[in-house]
Amino acid sequence: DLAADKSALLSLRSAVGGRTFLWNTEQTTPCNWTGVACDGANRVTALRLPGFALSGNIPEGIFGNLTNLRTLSLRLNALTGSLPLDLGACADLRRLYLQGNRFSGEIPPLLFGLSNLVRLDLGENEFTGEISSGFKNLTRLKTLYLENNKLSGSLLDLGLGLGLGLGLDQFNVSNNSLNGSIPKSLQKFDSDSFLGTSLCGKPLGACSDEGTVPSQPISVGNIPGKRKSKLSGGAIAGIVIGCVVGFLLIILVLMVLFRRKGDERTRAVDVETIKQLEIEVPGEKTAVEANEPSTAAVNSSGARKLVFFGNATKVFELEDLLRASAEVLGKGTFGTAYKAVLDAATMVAVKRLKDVTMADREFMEKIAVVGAMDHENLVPLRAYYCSGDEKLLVYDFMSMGSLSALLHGNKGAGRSPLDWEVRARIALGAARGLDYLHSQDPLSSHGNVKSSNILLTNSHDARVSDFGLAQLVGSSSATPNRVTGYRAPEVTDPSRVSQKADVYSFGVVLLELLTGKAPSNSAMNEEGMDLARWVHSVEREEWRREVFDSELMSLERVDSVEGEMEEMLQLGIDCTEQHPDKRPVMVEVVRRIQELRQPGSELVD
Ligand SMILES: Nc1ncnc2c1ncn2[C@@H]1O[C@H](COP(=O)(O)OP(=O)(O)OP(=O)(O)O)[C@@H](O)[C@H]1O
Repeated sequence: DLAADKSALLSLRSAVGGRTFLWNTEQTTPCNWTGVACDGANRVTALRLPGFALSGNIPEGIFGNLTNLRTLSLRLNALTGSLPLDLGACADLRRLYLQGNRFSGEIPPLLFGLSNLVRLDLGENEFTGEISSGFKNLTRLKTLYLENNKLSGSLLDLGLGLGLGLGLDQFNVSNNSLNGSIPKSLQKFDSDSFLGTSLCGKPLGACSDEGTVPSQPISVGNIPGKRKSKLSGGAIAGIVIGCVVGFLLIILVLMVLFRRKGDERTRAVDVETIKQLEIEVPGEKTAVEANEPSTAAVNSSGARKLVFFGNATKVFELEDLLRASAEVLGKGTFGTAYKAVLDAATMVAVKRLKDVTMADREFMEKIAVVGAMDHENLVPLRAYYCSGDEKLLVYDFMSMGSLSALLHGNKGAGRSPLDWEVRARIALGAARGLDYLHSQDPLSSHGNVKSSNILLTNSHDARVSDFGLAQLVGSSSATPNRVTGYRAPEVTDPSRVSQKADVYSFGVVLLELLTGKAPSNSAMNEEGMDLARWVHSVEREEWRREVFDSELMSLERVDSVEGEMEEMLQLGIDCTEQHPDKRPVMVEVVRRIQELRQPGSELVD
């Protein structure tokens, strides 16, 4: 029970110390202690103490009591000795992260009894001995990291390739004293997984007659998604100095930014906000050309006009816009967005682009394509202004804000949970908007799909915004949104996007809708995984308990829609496959969302 769990945690604290001394042990429940998580039945299910300055041996008699543990992370500490044998009592363990310690001795057989393990990371320790065939018992294993240890022997003789390699999607044994040939089932991994060993065969060099090749050089290359070799002391010192200098620079930049943001806020109450942005206004009265066809805009020599697209009913002049009261909505990848109130009935969002390096004519040609997009699930681009460095885009203002704000904003008491109907309708609307974009041309894509670019009408219909902008601005200004977890792994240049990369990003949005977690949530990234990888790592039978947003699960009638939620989650997982070819196309995504709703649902057309 919880009391036994608590006393086990206290024993651990006495044995290995570190930041566990910050736990408030007077609390009756340990569930609020940093790094401790419990389930509804009040048992400790996760213990995450990465970089907690823990040191010394873990004695027996602790983990034997924490029998409901599913996640145990003790990575990046200074733990020594062998693993306690009673860890074997934690039969529910799914994820075990022990990398970056000084554990030694043979990899203990107790691990091979933990048959639910999905992720096992023992890298960067001092484990010795051979890699036991006991690993074959771990049939659910998807990750096995053993790099940077002192392991010896071969992989083949131990039968490691027979069952195990097939289900693995992450594997690394680099920098161990291993030899012999690489079994077939492990040959799908890159050479990085085997560097610094004497292993041979695909993906390394062919085996000589003796079955070995000379030791491989240690890789320090920066290949995304691959585990790296240990760095030298000098390199570490360099990194530390670099980090300190970088940190100081960031502080400096933040101070400058905050000062500027303060300025902007002050301007927000000014009635001539946009004018103060120092737009070069033509001396003569500005012309407004409603319904002007885009080609006319391109041919126009006097480019200092607000050029409208489509059948805009509300027409205003550039000067009206410049006079409007405005407030900063936020700074994005492509510039700053403002809300401008022209009159009681007319509000628009104005995006002031930065870093558009292309010539005006080329810009006008490209923006004409964006302006021609017309679909009920897109935020229409109403007009633009283009003159030299100054580029403004005028959109309909969406008063309900973005999906991101709806999901993650206002966590306070007055918040009403977002029910499944609304979430599913938003998913379908956004998918239809993207499908429309993709259907225009095999090469047309959005390039920056994320929840802050999915805006909502008053009736919670989704409209995708910001399409076409990734291709307008230079790649230098397009901040890598990979850090926030939306970018597909194959995208290295933000200005070179693809439909399959959009599908990946849309998949992350689906996962965000279902988990309620922001992809940049650092707590989730504790194990170095972004939202997509984290969801992929959780077994299906754990979804209800671990993955779905607790707000959703607390809603009435959740049982009747759980099947739909599971199918939507599977779709999110399919969209976020690492390999682009494995992801569905957008039209298929729309079809699957429509189909997963039960008959009679308002989503079914
Ligand atoms: N037409 C609009 N109506 C209402 N709010 C908008 C509109 N366009 C943008 N916003 C909001 O303004 C803020 C800034 O938007 P912007 O698009 O500039 O940046 P972003 O979406 O945060 O990032 P990115 O530029 O990478 O898309 C966001 O909160 C966004 O939801």
